[in-house]
Amino acid sequence: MILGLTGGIATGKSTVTAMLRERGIPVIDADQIAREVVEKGKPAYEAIVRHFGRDILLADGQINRKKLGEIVFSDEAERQKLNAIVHPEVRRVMREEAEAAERNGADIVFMDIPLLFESKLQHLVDKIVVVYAPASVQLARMLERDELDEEQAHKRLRAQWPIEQKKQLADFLIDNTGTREETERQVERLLAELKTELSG
Ligand SMILES: CC(C)(COP(=O)(O)OP(=O)(O)OC[C@H]1O[C@@H](n2cnc3c(N)ncnc32)[C@H](O)[C@@H]1O)[C@@H](O)C(=O)NCCC(=O)NCCS
Ligand SMILES: Nc1ncnc2c1ncn2[C@@H]1O[C@H](COP(=O)(O)OP(=O)(O)OP(=O)(O)O)[C@@H](O)[C@H]1O
Repeated sequence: MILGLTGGIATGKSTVTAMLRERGIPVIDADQIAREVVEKGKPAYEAIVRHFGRDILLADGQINRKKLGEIVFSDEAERQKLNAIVHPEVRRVMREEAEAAERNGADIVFMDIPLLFESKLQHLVDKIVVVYAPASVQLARMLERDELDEEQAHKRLRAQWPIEQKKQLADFLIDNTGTREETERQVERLLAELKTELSG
């Protein structure tokens, strides 16, 4: 069974991913793959440099993510352009990794895909788990974690579907508004339910 793990920016997908991995469940991470496919020399890297120019590079030639983020989260057309370069590569690698995990005998595989709904990737997964925290909490956790000011954080929020809309579309909801322990208990409940479903 392939489960899509999604949510909004800073709602806690990585936190839940860590809890799943601690329990031996494989999680394929779209953000991580999106970083790998734009490493210097990869086809997506070349396409990004062709479109955005060498100004978005660091001295060592790697992509300056902060600078590219500034551009794409301030300009919807540029964000779409970046998505069109990066997303097909991400989808290809995710499918390969899911097949490999299943070949290795995993009966449950999670795919952590922040933009699952926005990119219409529902067909890649059997069920959807939404990690939820209200927008006010998203904003607070973003400000605390990232070097962003309030305006930049709002821009990132606006580049995604509202979390309340994603919440409505979940097969399973993990509410990460409370403590990590409360979230952990929900993760355990979810895994127990999935195992019952698989054995039934
Ligand atoms: C714009 C970039 C360079 C900013 O890099 P940065 O290191 O600051 O952020 P990071 O990659 O860790 O992403 C953090 C979060 O931002 C959100 N986000 C990232 N890209 C996008 C996007 N294109 N549209 C909307 N939200 C996005 C996601 O919630 C993601 O979890 C980078 O996010 C990127 O290359 N994005 C395009 C690929 C993409 O869509 N990735 C997300 C899902 S595959
Ligand atoms: N239950 C919680 N209580 C307090 N802080 C939390 C909780 N869950 C996560 N955090 C913190 O909030 C921030 C966002 O969490 P996390 O990185 O897991 O979110 P994410 O959805 O993976 O984010 P992104 O979409 O940006 O990758 C992190 O700094 C994390 O340590």
